[in-house]
Amino acid sequence: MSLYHETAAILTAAGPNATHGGSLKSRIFKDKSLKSPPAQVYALALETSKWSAILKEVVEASDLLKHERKLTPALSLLLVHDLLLSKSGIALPATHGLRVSIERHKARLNSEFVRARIRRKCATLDALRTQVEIEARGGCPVHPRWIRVNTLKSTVEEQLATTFKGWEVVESVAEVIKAADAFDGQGKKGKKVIHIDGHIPNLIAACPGVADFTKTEAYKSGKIILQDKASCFPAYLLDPRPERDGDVMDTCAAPGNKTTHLAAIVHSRGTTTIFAFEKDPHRAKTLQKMVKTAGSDTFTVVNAGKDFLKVNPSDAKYRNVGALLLDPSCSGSGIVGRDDAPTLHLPSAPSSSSSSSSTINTKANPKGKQNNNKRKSPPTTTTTETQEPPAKVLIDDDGVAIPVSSQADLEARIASLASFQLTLLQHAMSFPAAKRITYSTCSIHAGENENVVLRALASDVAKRRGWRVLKRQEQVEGMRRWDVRGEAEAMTLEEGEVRDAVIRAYYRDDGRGVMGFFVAGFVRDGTIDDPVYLDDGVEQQQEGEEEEQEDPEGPFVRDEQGQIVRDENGIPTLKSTGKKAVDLKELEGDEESSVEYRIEGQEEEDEEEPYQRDGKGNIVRDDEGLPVLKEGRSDESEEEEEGGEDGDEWGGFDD
Ligand SMILES: C[S@@+](CC[C@H](N)C(=O)[O-])C[C@H]1O[C@@H](n2cnc3c(N)ncnc32)[C@H](O)[C@@H]1O
Repeated sequence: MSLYHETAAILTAAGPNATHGGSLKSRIFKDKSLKSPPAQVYALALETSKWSAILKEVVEASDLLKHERKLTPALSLLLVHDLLLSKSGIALPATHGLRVSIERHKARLNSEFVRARIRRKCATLDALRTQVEIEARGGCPVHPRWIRVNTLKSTVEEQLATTFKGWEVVESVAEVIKAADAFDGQGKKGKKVIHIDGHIPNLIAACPGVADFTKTEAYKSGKIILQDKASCFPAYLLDPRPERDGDVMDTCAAPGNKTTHLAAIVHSRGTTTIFAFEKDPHRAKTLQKMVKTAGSDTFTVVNAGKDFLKVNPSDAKYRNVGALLLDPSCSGSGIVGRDDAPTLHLPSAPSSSSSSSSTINTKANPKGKQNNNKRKSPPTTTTTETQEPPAKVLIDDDGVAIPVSSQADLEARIASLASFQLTLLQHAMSFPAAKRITYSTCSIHAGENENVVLRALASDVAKRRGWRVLKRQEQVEGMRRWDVRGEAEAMTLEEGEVRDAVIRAYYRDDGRGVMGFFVAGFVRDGTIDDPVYLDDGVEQQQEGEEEEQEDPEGPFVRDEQGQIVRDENGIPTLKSTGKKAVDLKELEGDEESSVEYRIEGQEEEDEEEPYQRDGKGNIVRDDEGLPVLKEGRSDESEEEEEGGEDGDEWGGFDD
């Protein structure tokens, strides 16, 4: 099968993967039966789809399908696209039947193409290209290519001199976005411009579509990582500092963008261990690979296939975990770039009436807007004016497709995700040494974001352990300056501080160039409910805890009237032991401030009680009024013997 037949089959969903969902890109790259290079199939399918509204006019006006009965509508679009718009023309031998069937109509096709351009009021082909690009996005903003320089292996300076050699550095993300729609006069789209981000350190925004960074040495060796700006917020906001926070945990880690970002941050600040958990064994392999490529495998422990919820916070291994990053599975409603192909407009076949020409929905979200979880069916469904609209599906960020047939379905799905997210967050809050947590999603729904934060703050574990939101003024500098904050509708006026503390990002035409995202930070002072753990992970009472649990009525047994019960010598009985206590201060008359006592029957320490006492407990004194030592010596001799500076103390003892 030729490139054109295979691409036509994919576009019209007649290929072997017709029943599989997912984006156009993933359907092509997962199709193992393809003979042509997937990248070539994808580029042809995508570009032809973008141009299909114009190409359809050209094919119909030139009566191509009437004259060439063997051509299908999809094949005609693909071949005419390459004839008119590809620099190298149709990628078939000159004598190939398909190529011949198109090229014999070259003059007519060219003149119809010029007419179509003029109808669109475009003076040049480049102007038409720009118009097509904008239309193909369906009003969607351009998304820059965000590149994080991995400081474990490189620096921004080094990347400017190598990967971005010859690129112009511009002042704003908006300029990078603007450059994306520019053409160079030879059909090449975009300009080599970059911007060094002002919020996240070591982050670069590059004009999309100009270069394939995955082919660069820097990408392959882990010097650069392709990561959206908003996805860099959690590790940056967590701001882990080994000296203050000890070890770090990434609880839901694959593919590892945030784990490796954490690694780069902590490495520059000291020595620490990063514990990364990933429940899905397959995704965990990607995580392991990414951690190794990024050069953080020496201090990152990847727990592959391990469920974070099953991790025992009391495990001694985690006794020093002071900072946790929680980026759980979510609805993925903020993700951009999945709906990667515009609608395909097919020319009408000669036998069909002009009103029944079909369009093929090649993407899940035809408007190309942020996934509002009201996605249309996977892009395998052909829609025509006479067909029923397809059922909706919600594809979460783990790639799971969930049918959503009503608003109630959507709400139920969000509620179930939110309950799972809240459980994870509360589990993170229970780690003994934890003092900082970030919680993030790539969802735009308040149910998974602000609401989870408010519910977590109201939970028992948060109250018991003193967790609160990390206020805006306490946040790391770049996040403090980020001015898109929590959704007002999701919070009451009293929750205003939380609203200003949480961070949002939207996929919008606002010059920021980010995906839909949410992140919140939590902190606690760590003075309450901090158990101490033995090496085997068994919880132990903290030193001094017993004294803290003071009995408001004091340590002595009291009678019904509340009076301390004493024996004939005035000695009270201890509640804790049931034995008599001799309280030295009490014997001196200060009944209620009794703190120093000895227990009857216990060995008395001579150093504390060196003097002889009479039957009533009074100190025995000699003629000069000096207390008599138990050995029958006077206090003076003790002073001499000790020869210590403290002798005055003894000398000053006055009963
Ligand atoms: C949103 S993705 C994480 C993306 C990742 N933080 C990054 O930036 O590259 C969520 C991940 O959490 C994993 N996951 C979900 N529940 C989990 C659990 N209970 N324990 C560990 N991993 C979990 C999913 O398999 C998925 O790979």
